[in-house]
Amino acid sequence: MTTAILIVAAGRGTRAGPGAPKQWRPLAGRRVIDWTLDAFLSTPGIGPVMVALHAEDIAGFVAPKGVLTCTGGATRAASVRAGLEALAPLTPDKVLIHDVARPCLSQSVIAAVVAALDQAPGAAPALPVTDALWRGVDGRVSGSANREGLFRAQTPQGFRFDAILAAHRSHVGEAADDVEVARAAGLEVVIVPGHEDNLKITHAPDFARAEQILRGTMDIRLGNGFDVHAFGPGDHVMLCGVAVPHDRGLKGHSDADVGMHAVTDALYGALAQGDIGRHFPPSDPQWKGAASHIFLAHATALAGDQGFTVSNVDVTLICERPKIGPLATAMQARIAEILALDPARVSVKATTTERLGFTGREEGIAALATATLIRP
Ligand SMILES: Nc1ccn([C@@H]2O[C@H](COP(=O)(O)OP(=O)(O)OP(=O)(O)O)[C@@H](O)[C@H]2O)c(=O)n1
Ligand SMILES: C[C@](O)(CO)[C@H](O)COP(=O)(O)O
Repeated sequence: MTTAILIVAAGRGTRAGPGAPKQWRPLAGRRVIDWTLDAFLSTPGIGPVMVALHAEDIAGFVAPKGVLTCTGGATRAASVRAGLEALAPLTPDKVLIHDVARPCLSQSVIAAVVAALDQAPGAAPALPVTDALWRGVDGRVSGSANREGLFRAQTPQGFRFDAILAAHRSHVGEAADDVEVARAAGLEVVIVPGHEDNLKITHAPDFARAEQILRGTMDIRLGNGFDVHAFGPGDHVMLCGVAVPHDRGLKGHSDADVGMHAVTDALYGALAQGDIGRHFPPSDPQWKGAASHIFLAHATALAGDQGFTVSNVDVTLICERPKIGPLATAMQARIAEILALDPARVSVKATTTERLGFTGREEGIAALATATLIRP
């Protein structure tokens, strides 16, 4: 059974005021779309993930691994239709259709929709209306309405795939959401509990509310790492994944990449998962001479398994020689590649100890690193 995700993100966010469309705007340190995607990418057993984007946005969007894109349409319904048609060749069994503008989606709402799809061809989250309802004309109350049986609809709205594709193909006219399209085609839709936090960013003040929700619930971890390797014979040193020509090498059980080890330990530290030695014991001969990217890739995968993404890393190499500056950009790129991170979130810098201490006497190289991990 495959459950596809369709995120509609082709709107222009006109009600949110001037600036970029809301999905591209910053929210709690990332873009709105990143939070929305993460809600699904951290859900086990979900995929493929399709994002319907405005034609102008497609070229500039770097899709995370496993995320597909298609061109949306002029209305929300047209974007949904385009996304469903793009997913059709993948023949998913079910699909969850979600607004990119709802970035505070919780795992419990997703789970409730998925579970309800076992009972009905459609399921969607909603909250009962609890305020009194009025009609108003010219700023004055002109009447009231009975709120009994009224709900505020949210997304993701889930459906058996073939049924909602057929419903959209045959739908004529406007529709506020996919439940309306489904019901017009005669599909039964079950209501599951929505959540107040699952708001849709619509107007400018909604950004502040969403930011407050995300900052209140997210788990932010900071880790540090420190490592030292002594110089020995050799003609190069490995530093942050780059072979740097030098008149000596670094001694170690692995390739002695002191910078990569510090970054790796910072990740393990943020996860409270010990250090490299715990996961790759020096007593184990299989790690002799090992390339250190194996260690960093392991720590990164461990973070991913626990639902964390790396937000940034910062590493300082401490040595008199070799000179790091000319190669810092290559080191930054290599670390970013292993972490699958934007290089702008990786910092590699160096310092000397003014000829003091063991690094000053050129007996070895030290490195220290910090890493921030975020779990929405
Ligand atoms: N042609 C459109 C219009 C809307 N959407 C998506 O549908 C969702 C709900 O729409 P809305 O909140 O109205 O977003 P916008 O259309 O971007 O906002 P506005 O109406 O203020 O312009 C959003 O995720 C939006 O990106 C879409 O994919 N394609
Ligand atoms: C789909 C939706 O989010 C359910 O509440 C809503 O209908 C979208 O409305 P909009 O007018 O396109 O913002």
